[in-house]
Amino acid sequence: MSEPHLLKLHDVACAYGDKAVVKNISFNLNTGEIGCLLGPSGCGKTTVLRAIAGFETLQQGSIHLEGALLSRPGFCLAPEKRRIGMVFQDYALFPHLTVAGNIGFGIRKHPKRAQIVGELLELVGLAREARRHPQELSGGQQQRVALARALAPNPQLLLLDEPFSNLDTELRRRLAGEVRDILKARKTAALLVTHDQDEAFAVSDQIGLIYQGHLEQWSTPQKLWQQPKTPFAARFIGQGYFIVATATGTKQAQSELGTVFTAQDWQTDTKLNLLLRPDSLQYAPDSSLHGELLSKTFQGAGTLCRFRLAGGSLALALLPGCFEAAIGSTVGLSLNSQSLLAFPATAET
Ligand SMILES: Nc1ncnc2c1ncn2[C@@H]1O[C@H](COP(=O)(O)OP(=O)(O)OP(=O)(O)O)[C@@H](O)[C@H]1O
Repeated sequence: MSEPHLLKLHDVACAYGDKAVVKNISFNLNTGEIGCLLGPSGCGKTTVLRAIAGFETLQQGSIHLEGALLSRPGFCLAPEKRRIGMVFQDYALFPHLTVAGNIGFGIRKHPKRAQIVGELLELVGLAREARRHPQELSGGQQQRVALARALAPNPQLLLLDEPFSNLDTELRRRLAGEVRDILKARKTAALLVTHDQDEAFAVSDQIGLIYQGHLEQWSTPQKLWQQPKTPFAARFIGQGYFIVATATGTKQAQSELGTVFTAQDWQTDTKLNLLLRPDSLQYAPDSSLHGELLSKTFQGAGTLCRFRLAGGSLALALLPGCFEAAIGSTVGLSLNSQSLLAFPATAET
């Protein structure tokens, strides 16, 4: 028999006053899994997290943890009774307490407090900083204290709200990997909120993409990349651009890139939008397909170039090395992909 889900959201809706903010949010998280709510600013990610923590009430739907009801309209179990830990964006550490004091704060009466604090200090790599105060630590170290403090009461689920947003890019990347390792070592399930796709991909087993208060897709990072369900998901994940095309036969379409293959079958003459990602195009000096180079950004391992294609569409291409062509020059390009993802052309794309 399959294990029951740890966290289950069914048809959740929340509002501030009469302003509906999130609607029809349904997803499940399994024991030990790391989930992530990803989406642009203001889409409702934090509201969903706060509803799970018990800080927002539900207009509709239900939230269960290990089969027990936490929230439904008219019922909201108090946050402190939920066995859910929370790590805030600004860490919210107690400045007058040492690192060890902060970590042990939530388990003051626990008989094994010293042992648990010691284990967590080791786990987050701060054993030597145990007697220091938060203001004597770097941002990354403070974040690790906040994580250890949230883990100390052994919550069933940990919620992290933009946990790395106050850190510089390099540290974010490193800490995201470290946090994943720590959560996996403890087999603690977690749900984090971010608007940063790299962070979501680095940490998560499942990603929920939210747009304008709706859950567009809940799936693994791989599936979100390979099979985005909606045009928004396709564009948001991986810097996608669309070009128009018309289906001409089995998995074939005609576009300004010539005849292309599509991943799905379409009825002949269906108007399509084809997804081009930066890895869909490659430099091909002898190709009959051209693009005007509009801008370029050197990214170390490659150069991200923005082109206007012959038919007027825009596209990005990540070209290897330091791409030397001048802005405004015409560059030969060819398709890198065996087949392109396509969506029926609608107002939405
Ligand atoms: N306390 C509140 N009262 C009224 N409106 C609110 C309140 N909190 C958030 N909102 C509004 O609800 C919407 C969703 O906010 P929320 O904080 O959930 O989004 P978010 O996706 O987490 O955004 P960000 O990434 O910028 O933090 C926004 O339009 C926001 O202005």
